[in-house]
Amino acid sequence: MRKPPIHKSFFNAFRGIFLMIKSERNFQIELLAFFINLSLIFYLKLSSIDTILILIVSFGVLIAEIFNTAIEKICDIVHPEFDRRIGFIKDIAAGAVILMAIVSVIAGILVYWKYVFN
Ligand SMILES: Nc1ncnc2c1ncn2[C@@H]1O[C@H](COP(=O)(O)OP(=O)(O)OP(=O)(O)O)[C@@H](O)[C@H]1O
Repeated sequence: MRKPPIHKSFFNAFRGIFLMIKSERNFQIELLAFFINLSLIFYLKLSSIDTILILIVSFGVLIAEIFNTAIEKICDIVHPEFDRRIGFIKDIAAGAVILMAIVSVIAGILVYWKYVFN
């Protein structure tokens, strides 16, 4: 298959993000959390290192959600019927999102604590 031009590849990738925003409720909530973090970065005037930390964990949750959704969609296409193995795959993919969310909450508490209580 012929490779699409670079601008088309970018367009497809951004369309993917738009599709996530349009159709995935969890992604919408995580995006809201991302924008709240973005506001706090400016409002609390976070240092560069703290800003990078918050951005990495916030994007980490969004990226994990995208992969989780991709795995769910593949499962639904390849094997739409109920199957314990599909349940296992979907559960561990969801587990990755939860782990990333836990890390981001811990990082958020540790970073914001300094600015709010000092
Ligand atoms: N085909 C299947 N066979 C067995 N169990 C399934 C199947 N489809 C879904 N499940 C179970 O239901 C759960 C939810 O799956 P679903 O595809 O509805 O994802 P979702 O509700 O979008 O979840 P998430 O909140 O992780 O995005 C899975 O984690 C799995 O335990």
